[in-house]
Amino acid sequence: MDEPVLLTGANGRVGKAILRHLGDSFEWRLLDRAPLSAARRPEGIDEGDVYVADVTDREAVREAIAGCEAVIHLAGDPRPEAPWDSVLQNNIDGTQTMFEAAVEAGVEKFAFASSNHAVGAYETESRTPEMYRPEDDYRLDGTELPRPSNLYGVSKATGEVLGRYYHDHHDLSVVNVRIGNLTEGHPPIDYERGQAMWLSYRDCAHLFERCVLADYDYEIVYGISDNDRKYYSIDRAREVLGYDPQDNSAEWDGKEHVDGER
Ligand SMILES: NC(=O)C1=CN([C@@H]2O[C@H](COP(=O)(O)OP(=O)(O)OC[C@H]3O[C@@H](n4cnc5c(N)ncnc54)[C@H](O)[C@@H]3O)[C@@H](O)[C@H]2O)C=CC1
Ligand SMILES: O=C1O[C@H](COP(=O)(O)O)[C@@H](O)[C@H](O)[C@H]1O
Repeated sequence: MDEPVLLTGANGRVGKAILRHLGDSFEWRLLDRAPLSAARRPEGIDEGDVYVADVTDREAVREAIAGCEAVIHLAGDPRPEAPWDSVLQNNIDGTQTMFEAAVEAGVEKFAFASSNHAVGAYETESRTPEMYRPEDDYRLDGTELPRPSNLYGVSKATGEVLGRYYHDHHDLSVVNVRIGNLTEGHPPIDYERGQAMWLSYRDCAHLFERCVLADYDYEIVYGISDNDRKYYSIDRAREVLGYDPQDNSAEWDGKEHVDGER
């Protein structure tokens, strides 16, 4: 990838995982409405490539995206309990602004941070907690219709549909990553569901690296590590993106791993 990659929401947890492991891999443009601390900014990124802006600000987004070849769009309200006003503005309007600007700027690839909450209602009373356990073979694979858990999940499903529209009508390559539960250092403790959809920091970074480098049309993939417990298939991410996760919540050794690991 010769041209810059725009990372929105760079100041958040997913942004941290990506920049920790891929800081040197691309020429980055970083955008977040909160200022990025110097410690979080990878070496070699100068002030001019860091944008403190809201993703609903069309002019600011146009400026940040100009000349970029790919976008990783993370910015948004990540709270499962977020109210409608917030997801409407930050997640739906913000994502539409990003897609529109991407098309206008001639961006080739767009990776959208979708969520497990776009499909949370598949976790019915009759399927849980068995579906969270290693011996259970129930799998969602990305071909199913959204069944959101909450209004936040509705906003993520809407982002996926916006991507479908911009792919079909403007030929943008779009990949929606339904991220599971990103937790730093170790899988969630005493939380079977979270362990089943754990995504380690290094697998997260690797997955988004593949979203920038692989060739695809329109895809929905699950973003989890290769956990023994899983109810999301990662086959599509392996096949289309070349995703090759290294971590598995079943192998947690009881120690925290930071600074370059997990
Ligand atoms: N952390 C996780 O386990 C999961 C995260 N996701 C999605 O991944 C994305 C990133 O999530 P996290 O890093 O965990 O959240 P976070 O809250 O740590 O980071 C989000 C970042 O986006 C910025 N932001 C929010 N609204 C903005 C706006 N309107 N304009 C510009 N910047 C804005 C915030 O300042 C923040 O730095 C979100 O879209 C979230 O829905 C999806 C599934 C799981
Ligand atoms: O989409 C998201 O999902 C994760 C995991 O969901 P949870 O229901 O297990 O908490 C959540 O932590 C994150 O904040 C959210 O953006």
